[in-house]
Amino acid sequence: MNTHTKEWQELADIKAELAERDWFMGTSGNLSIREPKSPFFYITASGKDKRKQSDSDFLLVDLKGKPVEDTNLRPSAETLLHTDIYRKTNANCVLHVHTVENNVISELYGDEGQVSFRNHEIIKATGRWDEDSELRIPIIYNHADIPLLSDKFKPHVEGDSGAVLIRNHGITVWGKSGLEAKRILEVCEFLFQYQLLLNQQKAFAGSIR
Ligand SMILES: CSCCC(=O)C(=O)COP(=O)(O)O
Ligand SMILES: [Zn+2]
Repeated sequence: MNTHTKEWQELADIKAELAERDWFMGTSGNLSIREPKSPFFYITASGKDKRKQSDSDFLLVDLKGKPVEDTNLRPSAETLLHTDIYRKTNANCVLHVHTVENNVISELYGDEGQVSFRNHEIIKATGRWDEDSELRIPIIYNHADIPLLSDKFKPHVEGDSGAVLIRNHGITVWGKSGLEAKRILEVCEFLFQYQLLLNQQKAFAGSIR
């Protein structure tokens, strides 16, 4: 392996961890991290099997999503959503994964435009420490046209950390550090699994009454 920056290596480590969870089915998913003291960020190359590790996993792009170095690699097809976040916030890492659970939740609650969680200890891991804290995740329509998707996504990018579900597509989360982004992603996926199991148990209990 070549020598890479600290951020490149951090993103590679996050990618390996998410791959271990099997969160990159069918080449889906994209990840990025800001290169400090520069207007650039590293992002996954498009269309690759993100479970595999190589020196050409990431390329450096500017805040318009254009490569800043000579490369044959294409930035993620969803780079625009990453640039939306880096332009609007001080976030330093963006993670996007497709899981069965985030897809089913987005479909179940898509008509409501959001899914909310309350009274879960794990919400504290997102920095919400009050007893009645709520974690609200907006759900947007999965426009195939990425500039249009970006237009619908942008209004939900409000702080330096957050999460948005794209209906029957996946989740995009961001945080001030790789650690924070990963924590938010794990909390969301935990809550999605919880909600689906709870709904299932309630339906089963209802059916045997
Ligand atoms: C293969 S899933 C369709 C594209 C997608 O949603 C995704 O997350 C991966 O696209 P990329 O260009 O980043 O590989
Ligand atoms: Zn995607």
